[in-house]
Amino acid sequence: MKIVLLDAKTLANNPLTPIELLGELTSYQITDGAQVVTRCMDADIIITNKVVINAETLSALPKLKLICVAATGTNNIDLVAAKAHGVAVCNVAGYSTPAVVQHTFTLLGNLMGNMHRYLNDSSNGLWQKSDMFCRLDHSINEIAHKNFVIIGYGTLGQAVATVARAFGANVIIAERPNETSVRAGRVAFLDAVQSADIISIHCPLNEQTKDLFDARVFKQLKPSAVLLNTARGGIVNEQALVDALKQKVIAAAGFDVLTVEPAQNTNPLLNYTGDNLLLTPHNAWAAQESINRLIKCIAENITAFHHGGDINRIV
Ligand SMILES: NC(=O)C1=CN([C@@H]2O[C@H](COP(=O)(O)OP(=O)(O)OC[C@H]3O[C@@H](n4cnc5c(N)ncnc54)[C@H](O)[C@@H]3O)[C@@H](O)[C@H]2O)C=CC1
Ligand SMILES: O=C(O)C(=O)CO
Repeated sequence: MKIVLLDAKTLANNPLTPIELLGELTSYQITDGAQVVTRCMDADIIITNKVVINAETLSALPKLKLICVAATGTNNIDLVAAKAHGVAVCNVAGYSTPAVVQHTFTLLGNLMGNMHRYLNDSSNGLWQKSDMFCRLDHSINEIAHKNFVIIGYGTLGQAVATVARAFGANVIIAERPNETSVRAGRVAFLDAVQSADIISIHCPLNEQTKDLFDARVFKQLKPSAVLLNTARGGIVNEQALVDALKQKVIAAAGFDVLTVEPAQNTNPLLNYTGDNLLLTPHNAWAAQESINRLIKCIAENITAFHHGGDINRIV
């Protein structure tokens, strides 16, 4: 079995032993789109975290049998083309749940407590200038009793909901947008976001979720709303978010993802200078424990596929 790993650097150069044991592994640190076909010409299996595999690439790789995505999100793969070419696709479900939940609440806790502003103030010597024991320059709000809306109630959405409930929040699960019927236990998308104090996005990026949060939706939100996106760039329109943050249409946002990654100098969120946005470089998943589980699970996916099984099969 010839296996090509296209972006080993995204696994933080951890040992790949479980995968190496499965076949002939060729591992590249980073691969750009133009190199994929040459590098994968003889591959039975491609492992990719974020390298894009599009229809054109798939038509140039007749030997390919499996794309094993080294991530949960599969939006870098043309799934329709993969199916048409008879190429199986699997992802790794649930490997990063504790880390993403932790990251989500780290962003949220910072924003609700204005922690980032207080940390700056402490570093800039403001505490020494106080005439009382503490500083109360920025508002501090609790997560408890807030309407906490989940968009995408899968593995991560459910895990975030559990922790939100533990904080005492009132968890509301949003129905998919444009659904005419609302499932039991869910609230219609617009009603949910209108009532939200906190919104946390955990759905995949696809045709239905692209620009799900645009200027029209931002207008429906409370001015006190906090928006978290640890899912995918592109679900929130970045210019609309910047406008909403600037004009105080919403209070704050915590984001781990951008529409184009790595970040580009022209990205509206990078160029936004207000301090009501916290931005991390798509590393919510990247706890060492997640990476260990990820490598192990990639090996399990490949083994299952090789034996005719279908763990984590998307296509
Ligand atoms: N920032 C990071 O480091 C990470 C980001 N992710 C992102 O988080 C996403 C979710 O991960 P999981 O919860 O593990 O996946 P999952 O597949 O368990 O859950 C996704 C949920 O979204 C729902 N969904 C699908 N289309 C929807 C729509 N149009 N509107 C609302 N909901 C919709 C699905 O029904 C499912 O319940 C991934 O697709 C990935 O893009 C995942 C891991 C790490
Ligand atoms: O697993 C995912 O989907 C991530 O975004 C991390 O690579």
